[in-house]
Amino acid sequence: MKRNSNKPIKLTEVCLRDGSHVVRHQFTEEQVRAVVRGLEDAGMHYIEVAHGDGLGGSTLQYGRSLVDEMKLIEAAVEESKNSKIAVLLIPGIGTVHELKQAREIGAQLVRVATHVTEANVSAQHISMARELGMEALGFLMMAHSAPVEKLVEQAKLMESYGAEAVYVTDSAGALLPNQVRERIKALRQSLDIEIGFHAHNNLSVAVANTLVAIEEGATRIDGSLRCLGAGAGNTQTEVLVPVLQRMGMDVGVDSYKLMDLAEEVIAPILPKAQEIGRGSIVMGYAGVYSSFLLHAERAGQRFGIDSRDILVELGKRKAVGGQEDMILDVAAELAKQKA
Ligand SMILES: CC[C@H](O)CC(=O)C(=O)O
Ligand SMILES: [Mn+2]
Repeated sequence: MKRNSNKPIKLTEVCLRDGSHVVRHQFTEEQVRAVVRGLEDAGMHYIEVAHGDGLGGSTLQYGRSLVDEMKLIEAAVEESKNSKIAVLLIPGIGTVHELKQAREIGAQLVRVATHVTEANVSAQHISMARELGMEALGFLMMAHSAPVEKLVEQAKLMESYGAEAVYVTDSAGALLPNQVRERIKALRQSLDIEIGFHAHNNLSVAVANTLVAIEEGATRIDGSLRCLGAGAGNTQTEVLVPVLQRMGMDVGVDSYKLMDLAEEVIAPILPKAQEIGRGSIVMGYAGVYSSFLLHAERAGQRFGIDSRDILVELGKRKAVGGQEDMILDVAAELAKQKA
């Protein structure tokens, strides 16, 4: 595989953050400890731990966490030696207050996430993270929904604020391989910092898209064991690692240990096996935030509406993260129309 970056691939396991959506933010401390122990043993580079919507996400709107995320982060830090603990922060949901708290208890990296057209709201958090001595990376969500030039412009803003990498975040699992290629290529040509890629497997192309991203020079790569992430989950970590090995790229993570962890520890945590169900397919097709799936299913049941219709309408309205309340509005409107 040709790669146009000299930096090594760094993997971030996101099941303890993106997977929080799947378990409705009910991770226990024991589950977090067991997963982190296994990841540490396998040699995972970074492990992201937080509420699914990032620091400060435990609210009525996004779903209350069973256990305070700071307690979970602290537990993760205690269980890790070489793996670094990362957090996610969406400005407005999380604040610099939570960022400082996470840093004090040992988080070493933060991904500051904004909608793909709103990088400007990340300036304060990125520079604060750098001041706190953390790695600070930008995370441009819903990257399918903006033209490539816009994505580049917004990534450059994050670079100017001090971000050490910027992610193309395919929140809806809507990007196709050629669209990933053009985005990563354009960023590589315009930025001096590393490029990352975060996929969702809603259209079953997460591994393929990740390979394209790596081929174009992305070096920060996300995955979730057993696809424990919102929607149909992310790039499946224990699949990606052996695929890369077969391509001659050893990322220094033990694939057998990942497989064992997925099978023995993650599978029992899943409320049901992760699969590409009708809701996920429609999210990828309509370009809807993966974390909206469970909210839309609940709203569909409550209002007697097919949740796919809700998702398609949300896609048309270009709903963005943080607009979970719109899901109920749309369901109520569709129910009225139906009546
Ligand atoms: C709601 C935050 C979201 O889950 C962040 C993320 O992982 C994504 O946009 O894909
Ligand atoms: Mn995600």
